[in-house]
Amino acid sequence: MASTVIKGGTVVTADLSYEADVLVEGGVITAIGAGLTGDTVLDASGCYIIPGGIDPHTHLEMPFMGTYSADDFESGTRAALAGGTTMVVDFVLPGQGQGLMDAAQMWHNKSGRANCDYSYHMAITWWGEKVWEGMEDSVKAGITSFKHFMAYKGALMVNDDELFASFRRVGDLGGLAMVHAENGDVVAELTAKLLAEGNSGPEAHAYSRPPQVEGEATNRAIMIADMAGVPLYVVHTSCEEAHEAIRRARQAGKRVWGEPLIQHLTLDESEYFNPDWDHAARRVMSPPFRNKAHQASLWAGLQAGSLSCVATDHCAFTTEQKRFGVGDFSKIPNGTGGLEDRLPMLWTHGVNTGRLTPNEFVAVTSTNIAKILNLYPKKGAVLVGADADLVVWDPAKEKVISAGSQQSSIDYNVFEGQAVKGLPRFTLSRGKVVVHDGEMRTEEGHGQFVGRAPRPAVNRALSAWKELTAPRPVQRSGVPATGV
Ligand SMILES: NC(=O)NCCC(=O)O
Ligand SMILES: [Zn+2]
Ligand SMILES: [Zn+2]
Repeated sequence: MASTVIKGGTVVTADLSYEADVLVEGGVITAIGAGLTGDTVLDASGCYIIPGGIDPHTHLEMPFMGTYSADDFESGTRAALAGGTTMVVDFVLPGQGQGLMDAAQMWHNKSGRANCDYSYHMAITWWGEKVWEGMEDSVKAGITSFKHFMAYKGALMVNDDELFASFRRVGDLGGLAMVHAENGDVVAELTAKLLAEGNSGPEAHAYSRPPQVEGEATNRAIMIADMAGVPLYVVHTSCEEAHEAIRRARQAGKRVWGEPLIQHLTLDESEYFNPDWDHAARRVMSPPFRNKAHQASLWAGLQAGSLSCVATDHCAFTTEQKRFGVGDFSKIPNGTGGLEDRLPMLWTHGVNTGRLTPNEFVAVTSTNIAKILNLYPKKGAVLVGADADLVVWDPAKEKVISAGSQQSSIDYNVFEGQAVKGLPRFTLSRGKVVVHDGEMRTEEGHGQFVGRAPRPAVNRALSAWKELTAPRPVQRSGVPATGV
């Protein structure tokens, strides 16, 4: 069996940094230590050997707002690998009335072209017996996390009664509940008001989704999850109000995790005031970019541990697609790219500024989510037996981000012109060298679906507590328990 050895680097994991060679055979790590040899040698001198990034939030070829996101599983995962991300977790999105496993099959049909490994979350986009039943099949098929949209009224949004019923079902199945937390009713009202007042440009998208709609929904989701006894993962946490709700819940012992995006950490609301309509519309996403105070809150959350994982919500639309919303901001397809840029941007603005240590960088880009999604230590680890999804990270390598040289299929990049320092020298996907010093060597279809087992320990802990604290009737002598 052909072997590859990564020599002369420093292994950096979520909790340790040490000098060692790493031997890879048959797609997995088979030895870590000094003086290792192999058929192919990758020179890691001056570099860190880190677990490949895991992006827990992508929408590849997603049907949304009358179109499909432009990056599919081929271009999206190629972009991921170029930037040191070796696994993506995409959202299966059942149509209204569609069975969950039918939708999962549609995603399997698309993802066969992936260049790196991938997994799925299941979205609960409508509610009924068929969905309730399908959730168990989903868990059996390795899709154990369930996303709920509290926004996108009239399309993907679910109401509180559905949220509560679904959360209880997720809890019983040992799964993880997830939410897009924005108050969809308020957003719909504000949108109509803004349009009626002549606010039709992309900046009005941000006006229609102030931090309060996210803070309120985040707190509501946390409380509903607590009543349902289910662990909760809040996607794209963008503001202090939402972060505050998560921070408070965690301090109170609730099993809640928050996920800021690299876009919200590094880009701000001034983008929407750009006089160029295309510039502003290309940055329309939900939640929108916020001001610098919110950004400071998100960085502090990563440092303090109240926020756990940095994702992209990669949902890329071309300029032509964005122009569906000329004259009506509510028709601009929501979403931005970022898969190729997440790690370099986070390293540049996080590690190079002293906000994060290299170990914290590994934790928030890979290891934390691997643990939350029960992928660890197959993914998110540099350990013997782990998949050889590895990045030889060169902290001295520099570039200026440009759409002209990106892997994504869209015609712009929201980080255009940003200078980054810290890039992959080599990226390995299950042992295959897919990025070799700037040269792409990806193989369409190399990626494999990674099914995930439920993580019942956390759910059991929550249900044990629920059982202990459940309402019980008070026994009174001479008074029957039920009426006559
Ligand atoms: N975030 C966004 O604007 N688009 C993708 C869909 C979602 O995650 O809400
Ligand atoms: Zn969302
Ligand atoms: Zn999303």
